[in-house]
Amino acid sequence: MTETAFKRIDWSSLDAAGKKTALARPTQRTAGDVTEVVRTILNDVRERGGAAVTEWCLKLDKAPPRRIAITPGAIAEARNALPPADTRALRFAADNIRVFHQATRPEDTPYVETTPGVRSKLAWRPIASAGLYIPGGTAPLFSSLLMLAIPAEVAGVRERIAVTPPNKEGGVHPAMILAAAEAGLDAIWLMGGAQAIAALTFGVELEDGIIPPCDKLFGPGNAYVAEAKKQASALPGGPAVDMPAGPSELMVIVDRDAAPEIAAADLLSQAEHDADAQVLLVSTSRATIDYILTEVEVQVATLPREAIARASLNEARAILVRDLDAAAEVANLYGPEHLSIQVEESEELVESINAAGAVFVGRFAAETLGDYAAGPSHVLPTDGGAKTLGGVTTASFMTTMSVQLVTEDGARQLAPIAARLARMEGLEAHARAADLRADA
Ligand SMILES: NC(=O)c1ccc[n+]([C@@H]2O[C@H](COP(=O)([O-])OP(=O)(O)OC[C@H]3O[C@@H](n4cnc5c(N)ncnc54)[C@H](O)[C@@H]3O)[C@@H](O)[C@H]2O)c1
Ligand SMILES: N[C@H](CO)Cc1c[nH]c[nH+]1
Ligand SMILES: [Zn+2]
Repeated sequence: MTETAFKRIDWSSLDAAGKKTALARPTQRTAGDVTEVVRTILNDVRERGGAAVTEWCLKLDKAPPRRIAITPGAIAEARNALPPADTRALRFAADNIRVFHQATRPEDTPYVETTPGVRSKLAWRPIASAGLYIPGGTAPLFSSLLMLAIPAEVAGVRERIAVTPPNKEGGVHPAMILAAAEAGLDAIWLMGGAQAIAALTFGVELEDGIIPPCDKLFGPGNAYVAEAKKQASALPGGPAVDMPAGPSELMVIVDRDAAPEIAAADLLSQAEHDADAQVLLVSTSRATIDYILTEVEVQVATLPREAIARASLNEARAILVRDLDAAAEVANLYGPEHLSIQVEESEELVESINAAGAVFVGRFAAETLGDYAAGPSHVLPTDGGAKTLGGVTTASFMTTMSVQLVTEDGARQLAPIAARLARMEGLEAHARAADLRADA
């Protein structure tokens, strides 16, 4: 059997510390010190604005920032550049994403009467502006544009500003234009990396127009993008961010009946994203692990992005577990961005999972279907974020506010309680404001 780079782990032999070490994320292998590079870029853009953005774009991506207007002419040109089946597939995906997000858009709660005459509800409102980062360093991820801009549109966000790196020729893939059109955007900005995040954070004036500072930044990206979002959100008055959505992750849980070629294909589908991506195989059967790793070796050699996938596989794990309870323990400790369950009773196992960005149930639910067209957004937390955070939804583009209605009778009942509590806290002004309602 040919051996792959997967690190083999026998889960039952590990103590708590060993389990933690076994599930450690890879340290980012991207060149240079990511934190420092990003800090330098953010500081520079804060101080020098658009000129700094342009210089970093030229230095890192060999093209100045450019605004591409999504005009009827640009759409027609993009459509002509693609086979009709490509355009139809894009429309199919966009429709599914819109249907899912419309159906799951949160609605105001009903009023809840806690005391007679005191009624409250939660009302949902869209945020005013969203910066949308669409990855494009090694592949033009126009699917990420659909996965961000459509939920934002359904949520009712007024200003959506999409940025994506230029391709090698300094232009953009025609599908990016069509995706923008499907999502109803009027423009996309060609700029990527930390400099694009900085532009959305501080707001900048560029040759093609003005980018205003955005209230919240969304989107996946490589280590530089993820770090830039983190640093931007930590600035005083900085934007909110959706989540850490860095290099892709997939954990596949299989039993002895798994189809090796399917499990291997799924693992490689995420390994090919990035040298920093991480894939993990968890199984109750040593023989199945052997079959799948052999199959990974066969398939990886045929991939156009073999080098990236192989680099990622250096940090891959193959974990032998005693039973499916232990498999769930592994998943919940790791909190994968994607979890694929390919066991006899896959749906049953979902009940034991409480930390994963998206769960793909059964062998037909390929993670790739979710990446493109099932409906839910593929923008999901990585690096263990799934333990406390979900992926992008329409709610990510909205906020709630409570709305409180009080009748005169309601005030007569509740105001003495509030006044008493206020005086217990030593807050006399609060108490008097309540007293005035009680006596009205
Ligand atoms: N978690 C999710 O939901 C999700 C979804 C889709 C994609 N992804 C991940 O997004 C990532 C996309 O990465 P990508 O690289 O293809 O595109 P990207 O757009 O994220 O990054 C490209 C940019 O990185 C910057 N950059 C590259 N090298 C640099 C350096 N040495 N110094 C400073 N800046 C540098 C450049 O400015 C470039 O524009 C992958 O890791 C993929 O796995 C994650
Ligand atoms: N798997 C990625 C999320 O980690 C999303 C994606 C876009 N294109 C293909 N895949
Ligand atoms: Zn993917």
